[in-house]
Amino acid sequence: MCAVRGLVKTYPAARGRRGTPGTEAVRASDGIDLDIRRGEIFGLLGPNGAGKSTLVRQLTGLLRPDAGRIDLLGHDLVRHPERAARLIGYLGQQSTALDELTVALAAETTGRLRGLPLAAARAERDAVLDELGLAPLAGRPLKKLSGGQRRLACFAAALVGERPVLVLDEPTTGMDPVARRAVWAAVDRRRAERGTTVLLVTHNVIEAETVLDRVAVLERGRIIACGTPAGLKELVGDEVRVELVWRDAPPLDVPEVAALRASARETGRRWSLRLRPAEARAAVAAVTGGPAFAALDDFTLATPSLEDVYLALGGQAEGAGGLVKA
Ligand SMILES: Nc1ncnc2c1ncn2[C@@H]1O[C@H](COP(=O)(O)OP(=O)(O)OP(=O)(O)O)[C@@H](O)[C@H]1O
Repeated sequence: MCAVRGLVKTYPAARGRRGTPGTEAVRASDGIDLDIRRGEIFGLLGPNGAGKSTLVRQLTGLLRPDAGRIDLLGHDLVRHPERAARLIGYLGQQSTALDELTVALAAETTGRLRGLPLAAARAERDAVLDELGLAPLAGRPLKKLSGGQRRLACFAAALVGERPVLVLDEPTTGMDPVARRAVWAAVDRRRAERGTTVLLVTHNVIEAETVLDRVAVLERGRIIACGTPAGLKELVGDEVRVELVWRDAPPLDVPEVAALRASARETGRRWSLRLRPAEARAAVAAVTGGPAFAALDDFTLATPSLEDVYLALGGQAEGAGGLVKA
């Protein structure tokens, strides 16, 4: 369905001007191989600057790779980047030329640009705006909407004039929970009813976990892991996640607590630890049985999430090629 082979893209170095320092060349795609199957929701995860948007812009024909192949539904998109527009509904990170239009006209215009006759474009427009709860905002120009509303309107436009592939770069940025749910439901419905293939770029690992069939983790232009969410979770083994929330400062005078700190990720009063089951039991016994208990506000034990995988892989990007799973 979509095969990427040996994709390389380097942004050239820029010389500094008027006292500002120059920038070094960045190899934003560093030999990427990827296969996306028909009808799956495929997630692309990775930290800021990992090269997700660069990869997506090459897949959508907006950026020319230095080397490598991209085949989408039998089309060679490196040789014929203009064909991408006929195959892919793309929601990029930046807002678009649609900003001057009303929500309704943005959706209708997208449908017309994609070759729908007027009546069909209007019918699809109305259906999509209803589906996403945007009908009350239909007459409002995009530039007069809030950030989350505008994003939802751009998503709506991307759905009109159906394409076999949807590429969504951080679609839910800035959206409230109701809008987010509407986006995931719309994505899921298109996959279930029309077999649409979806490539989803996201930072929001927890949110994405529920909708993704497979995931690739990108770092510094390379894919360091690829598999189903369940398969990737096996990579962090049988580790258990322990979350401790302290009422105030952690009681570091308790030796067991002081010892745990070394392996804890601290966020304010919260400590997150990934431990072997026996270690987790010992940690919970130590903090709930002894003098530390008075200082404890809350604790949870959980099996690893995709976020744990992401964090675990992120820390060992160098030479982690062996982690790639089919
Ligand atoms: N036009 C450009 N010119 C030079 N360097 C660029 C350009 N666009 C991106 N880069 C660099 O290429 C690397 C990959 O950037 P990219 O935008 O693809 O990352 P990303 O994974 O999408 O990040 P984010 O999650 O922040 O959107 C980064 O180091 C970035 O600084």
